[in-house]
Amino acid sequence: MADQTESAAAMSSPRGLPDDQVDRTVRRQVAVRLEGVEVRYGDTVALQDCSFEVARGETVALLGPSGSGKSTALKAIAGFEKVAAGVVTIDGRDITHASPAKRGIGIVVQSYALFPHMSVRSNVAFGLKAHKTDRDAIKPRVDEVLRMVGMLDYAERLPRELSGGQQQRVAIARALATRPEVILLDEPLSALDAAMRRDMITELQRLRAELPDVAMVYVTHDQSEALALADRIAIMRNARLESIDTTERLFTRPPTEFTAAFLGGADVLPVQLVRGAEAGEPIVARYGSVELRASGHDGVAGSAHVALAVRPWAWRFTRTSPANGLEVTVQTEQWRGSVRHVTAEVVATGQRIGVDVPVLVASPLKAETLWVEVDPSDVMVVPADVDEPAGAAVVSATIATEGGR
Ligand SMILES: Nc1ncnc2c1ncn2[C@@H]1O[C@H](COP(=O)(O)OP(=O)(O)OP(=O)(O)O)[C@@H](O)[C@H]1O
Repeated sequence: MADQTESAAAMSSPRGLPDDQVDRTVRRQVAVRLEGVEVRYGDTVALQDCSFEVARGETVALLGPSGSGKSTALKAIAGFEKVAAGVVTIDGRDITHASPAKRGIGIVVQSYALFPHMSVRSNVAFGLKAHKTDRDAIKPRVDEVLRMVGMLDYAERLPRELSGGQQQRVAIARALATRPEVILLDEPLSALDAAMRRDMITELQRLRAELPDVAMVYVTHDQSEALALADRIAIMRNARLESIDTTERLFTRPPTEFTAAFLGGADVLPVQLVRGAEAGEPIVARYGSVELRASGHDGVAGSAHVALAVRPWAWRFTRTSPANGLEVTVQTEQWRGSVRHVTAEVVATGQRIGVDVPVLVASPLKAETLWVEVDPSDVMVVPADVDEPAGAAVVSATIATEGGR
């Protein structure tokens, strides 16, 4: 797992400060902290030894397959599930066992959960009234948050008179009304159609810029939402936090096989290292009877136990034997809009890999045997998974991300 302290610091430390001041700055900016949190449902451990931080102004996306514990982590922060072990703090206050109402958190869920018989205005005002906000302060605050989400003109409508995207905007306004320090979003876009989801991602990006002090935790199984909205991504797997880092680092240098497979849909090739990293030279690894070169590595290449990970867009079909590539037989083809996704079986090993072919490029014929080529800089080197054979990790992640590729 990546060093969380380091990544939080990398994200938020002002440049040029002496170390002790940087430390203080980072500590002050942490809004939410989970330390060794465990949640159980009867005998099921739904969240195990989960530790991460979210700084003020930061969005952390919890991304992972169905049942991996994302919503449970959110519920532990919100106070909707009992924490069996570990500590949850908000701004340094231990709120592990505090009631949800005392946590200063705004929550947005997939189903909007608006009161159907109340106008948009009354829905947004509800939390303010419950907090006994001064009557004169309610209308201006409701107007302010409705304006923030572009819904002020709809204030007198009922929820059923709005589209799904508009209802979700109202739900977000309602979550913002009480000026929470922390906003939790649980699959907020999954009930919307694809076009509305794209619009809402843009809206959420705009809104994020208007809330510089709010910490956000965003649960999704859709990697494109996580990549677009998060500063850091936490990958969840089997009730555990698999890896956490800045969005870019996690994508370009995945620290585990599972992360490489889940984020960006890489195929993971189990290999034996033939030659480790030498100044400026790619590593050489044996995959079945083939040698592959890889220079997309970062620190792990010194270890003998590595795997190679290649994303579908990095392969190119070729009819001549390439300098760095594999002989494959074409199995299936699926049109995915901007690319045709071809599944091909590697002749040397029998492993199936995914190859994206741009739509304007002719794709190979089914059952045809030819080669795929890859630039060594597009081959990532990851530590080999000790818990699960490489193939199994890839298969489970491939199934989970099928819609996201
Ligand atoms: N109320 C419950 N009672 C019993 N088991 C539960 C309950 N809620 C969740 N679980 C189990 O806990 C585990 C984690 O569930 P969780 O909802 O956190 O997963 P998730 O990653 O959010 O999944 P999804 O993407 O499908 O929403 C799963 O095995 C799930 O079946």
